[in-house]
Amino acid sequence: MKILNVDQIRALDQSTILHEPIAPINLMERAALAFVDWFIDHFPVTTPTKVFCGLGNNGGDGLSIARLLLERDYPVEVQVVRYAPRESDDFMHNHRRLKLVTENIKYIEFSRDIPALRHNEVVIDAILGTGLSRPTEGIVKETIAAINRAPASVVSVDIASGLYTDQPNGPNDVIIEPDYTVTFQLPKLAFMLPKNGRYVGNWQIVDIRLHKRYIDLAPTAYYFTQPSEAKLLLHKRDRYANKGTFGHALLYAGSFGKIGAAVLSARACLRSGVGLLTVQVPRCGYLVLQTAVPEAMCLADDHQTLLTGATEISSPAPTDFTTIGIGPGIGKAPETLAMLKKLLPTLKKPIVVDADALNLLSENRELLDQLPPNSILTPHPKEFERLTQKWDNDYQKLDILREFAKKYTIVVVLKGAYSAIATPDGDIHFNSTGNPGLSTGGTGDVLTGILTALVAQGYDSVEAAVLGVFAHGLAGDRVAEQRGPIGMVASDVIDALRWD
Ligand SMILES: NC(=O)C1=CN([C@@H]2O[C@H](COP(=O)(O)OP(=O)(O)OC[C@H]3O[C@@H](n4cnc5c(N)ncnc54)[C@H](OP(=O)(O)O)[C@@H]3O)[C@@H](O)[C@H]2O)[C@@H](O)CC1
Ligand SMILES: Nc1ncnc2c1ncn2[C@@H]1O[C@H](COP(=O)(O)OP(=O)(O)O)[C@@H](O)[C@H]1O
Ligand SMILES: [K+]
Repeated sequence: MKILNVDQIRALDQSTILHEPIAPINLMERAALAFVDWFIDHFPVTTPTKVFCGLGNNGGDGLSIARLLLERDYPVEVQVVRYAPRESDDFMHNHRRLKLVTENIKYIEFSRDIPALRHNEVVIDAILGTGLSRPTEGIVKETIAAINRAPASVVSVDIASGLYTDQPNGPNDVIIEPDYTVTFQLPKLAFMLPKNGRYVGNWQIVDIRLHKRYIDLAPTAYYFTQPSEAKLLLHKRDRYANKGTFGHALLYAGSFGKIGAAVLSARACLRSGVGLLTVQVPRCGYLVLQTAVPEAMCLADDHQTLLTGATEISSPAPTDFTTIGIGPGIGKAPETLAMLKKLLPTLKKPIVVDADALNLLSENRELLDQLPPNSILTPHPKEFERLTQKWDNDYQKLDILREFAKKYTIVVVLKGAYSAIATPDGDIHFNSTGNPGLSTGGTGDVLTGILTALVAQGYDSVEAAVLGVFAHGLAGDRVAEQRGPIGMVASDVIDALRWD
């Protein structure tokens, strides 16, 4: 699913009006109805509801929502924040229609007009939408601050009032902190960014049938992975396949005290459909790995506690494997750096690089040029900062991410809520699955195993990253559903993986 910018959203609105065709006021009514359908599913008809409206089209939506809820017998009170002398045409139209239904419309011009809010009430926030053009101030700012202080639940219409759709807010901006955002048709870029979490709440999309062809043709660099899109990426298995069909992966993982990382990524790799798996671990990990993961072959490194790449027994050269995953638990010993330095120039096919292998790259940035094209790097934000630079805000972080992926012709999975996957072409795919239960040691190692397995099976690197990150998050969601997010451990995520 595409993520469009504010100008495109506005043009999409116009394109729908022109091509359907539909009168703007009827499109607003459709949006309000979609919101109301959602609202009815979430709040009973007895819920005291205060609708706060601005004077633009977001406010117009609010007025229409208020009328539709009144018609459905919700106890609704309308508060219009009168911050400017002019209202939008559709606001005025809906204002007239609302006045036919209720007398109960109040106007907020001064602080004393802001109503008290109780904990059993629900606030519908329709003050400002995607038309936000400057920080909130005056009575708008005061009203927003009062709503944020109140114990009432808050549902924002389209986007929280005061939050920019696709540009950074200032540190002192006053923005609604909703429990829910019900947004129209498409996700907004602002929802993907960690710093905006409290200004988004639990967000949901409602379909208002905007012009599909416009969306299909609109250029964008931002995507949000839908379940149907992930499913389309999945390769079908040939009835006559054999294990050679699905690649032979080599994992370099583990060091003394971190053999668990090797076990987790190996198990995840096997559970993600790799044909054959060899894991190279320091000698101290040999018995552990052979016992914990009998399906994998194990190469014991010559070194007792860390990886050097050298093995006593003869084995295929690293270049003979379909792909390599490197990093989980390997540490940053000089011998391991030497291994990486020797290994990288020999490789031609994409590999998967994680954890301490990334930290070694950060400390030896000249090695980045040696990464095989289309390799996948999976940093969490701290690792990414070490690889690149500090950023002032999440939008700048996305720019740095995009430039980094383009510069080195690699795929970068910046992990976290809504993991951002940057492609060598400059696109960014945000993942839609996962939950805070995944914030537990070892889930990143699991992801490395998954991605290594997909690359070994012949998935293109971008598809491997989009599908693998989606499946990893979905497995986490299954675990959270069954046992709650708090007790989740990385092994649960492996057990919950499904590829259908
Ligand atoms: N697109 C779609 O598909 C559909 C969109 N729909 C709805 O339309 C909404 C967008 O409506 P919108 O463009 O009228 O913008 P909105 O945010 O209501 O207000 C803009 C007004 O506020 C002003 N203003 C700006 N910043 C301000 C500030 N800080 N403090 C005070 N004022 C400020 C601004 O002033 P100006 O910048 O012009 O000076 C302008 O007058 C969208 O979110 C959705 O709810 C649906 O109905 C149908 C389908
Ligand atoms: N709040 C969250 N929502 C969704 N996914 C999350 C969240 N927190 C963490 N994750 C996921 O969990 C994984 C954590 O990886 P990482 O930080 O490398 O952990 P570790 O190194 O301990 O294995 C990543 O895939 C990340 O996207
Ligand atoms: K709003």
